[in-house]
Amino acid sequence: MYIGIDCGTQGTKVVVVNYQQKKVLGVGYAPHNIIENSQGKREQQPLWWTNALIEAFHQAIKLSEIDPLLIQGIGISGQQHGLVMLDDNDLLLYNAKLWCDTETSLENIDFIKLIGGEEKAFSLLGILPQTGYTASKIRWFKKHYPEKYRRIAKIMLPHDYLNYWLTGCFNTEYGDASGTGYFDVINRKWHIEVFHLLAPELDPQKVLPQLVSSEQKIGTIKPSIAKLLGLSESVIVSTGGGDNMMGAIGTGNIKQGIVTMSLGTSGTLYTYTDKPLTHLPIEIANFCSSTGGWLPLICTMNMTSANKNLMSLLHIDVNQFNELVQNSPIGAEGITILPFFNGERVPPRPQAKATIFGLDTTNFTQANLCRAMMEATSFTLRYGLELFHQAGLSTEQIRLIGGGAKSKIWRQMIADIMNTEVVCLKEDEAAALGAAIQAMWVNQEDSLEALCDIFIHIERQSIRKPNKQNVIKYNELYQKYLVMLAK
Ligand SMILES: Nc1ncnc2c1ncn2[C@@H]1O[C@H](COP(=O)(O)OP(=O)(O)O)[C@@H](O)[C@H]1O
Ligand SMILES: O=C(CO)[C@@H](O)[C@H](O)COP(=O)(O)O
Repeated sequence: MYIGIDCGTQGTKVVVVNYQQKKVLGVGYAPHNIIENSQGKREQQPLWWTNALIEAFHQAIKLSEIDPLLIQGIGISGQQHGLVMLDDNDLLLYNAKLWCDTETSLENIDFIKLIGGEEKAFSLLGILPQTGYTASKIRWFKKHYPEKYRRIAKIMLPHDYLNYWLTGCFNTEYGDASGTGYFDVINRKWHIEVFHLLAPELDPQKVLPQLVSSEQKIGTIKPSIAKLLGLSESVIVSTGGGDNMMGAIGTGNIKQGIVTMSLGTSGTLYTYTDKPLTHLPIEIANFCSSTGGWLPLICTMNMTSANKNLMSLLHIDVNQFNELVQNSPIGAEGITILPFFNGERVPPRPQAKATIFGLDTTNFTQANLCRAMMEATSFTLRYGLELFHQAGLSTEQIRLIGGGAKSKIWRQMIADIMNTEVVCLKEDEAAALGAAIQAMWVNQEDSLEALCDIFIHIERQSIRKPNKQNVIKYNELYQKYLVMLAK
């Protein structure tokens, strides 16, 4: 029996997987709060993650009707890039600053200058650090909390923190390390010189976690945590990884030719490659995969989070939102939205705000606003898809995951806007499943390929093919969106 945990932005999901029966037995979920302001601050308290983990874990165990003592291994998937800092006594120095925090956009510009400009950064790291990556958060912390900054003893990503909480082991894994901004994605190692430029007062040998590859375990669970969760003290913990890297495993995106799109708080699009691609458009992040290769990825910051803003304004839930979208025609009777509520990463507009175009007295309806918002977030992903095509990456079928993939109307919209067949998988929680598969990979004899074949299956009923008429309409609307984007 194995546990996969995904600490996403809006909540933590836990899946219980039965290795013998080759199936998921139960899923638990607990939401997270978020601290935000209009200057781009997006933070969480790591205590919320551990509390949500405990709650979702107990839910999943209860639903699965299993004895937790049967659990052999745990894998953790976590939202990428977030900065967690501990002092010498393992006390948190500040909240976790998240991947979607844009308050550090000026620090990112300074950081790029410090390492010699965009081209130099790309040549050193194999990737261009963006606002939202960990590096600019460290610089921001130094500026705003200089005394606490000097007390930093450990720098962690969200999944590293949860691993540390579970095991006391201070490790990270190549895929998630790729999103820090001080990791060389080509040679899979910390870029010590870049880290020195970023944080000359800190010793990278001490403050950065030790790198471990994905097929290794990092340790066994601490006795205190075993007691808290009712687990045996022999439970092993795998390295875990970034949620997109674990999503890649959980969608079988471990060989070339498979494409995953996630409609989570962020929107992401990624595909596995055997070799690091050179000459990528800079918006494509050439992250390492957690399977020995690379995972070129684009990430948009305003996906279900943008829909959620509108839902709370209109006091409606997600079902009512989908119904309203259904009640508005393609193009929302002339309304176009740029959904950049908190800046954007792709296209790179970290300081942008959202805009609504084309309102008049007849089209100003709840239904049109909802459709325009869903179309807008999807157009941002289309922008990313075009970058993939520019880079020569083919996207013949999209494996759609994340909370938004549960919406039938959104699945069809994605098929139409991307002009690509869309499929969902039998198991909804791809990142948590990917983390559980990683834990099995570490602890069982099977290869990763064999485990993916066993646990990952396409849900035939979910297949959506592009509708030709809609594709034509959306192509025109997308051109209009690009014009608005250029304004
Ligand atoms: N049927 C649905 N239609 C549209 N959005 C949905 C649906 N179900 C869930 N969502 C949205 O998915 C989001 C959560 O997705 P998830 O992938 O769990 O995010 P994260 O991992 O970033 O926390 C929520 O904002 C929720 O509103
Ligand atoms: O920043 C990125 C990828 O670079 C995001 O994809 C985060 O990893 C957050 O993921 P979700 O909470 O949306 O799953």
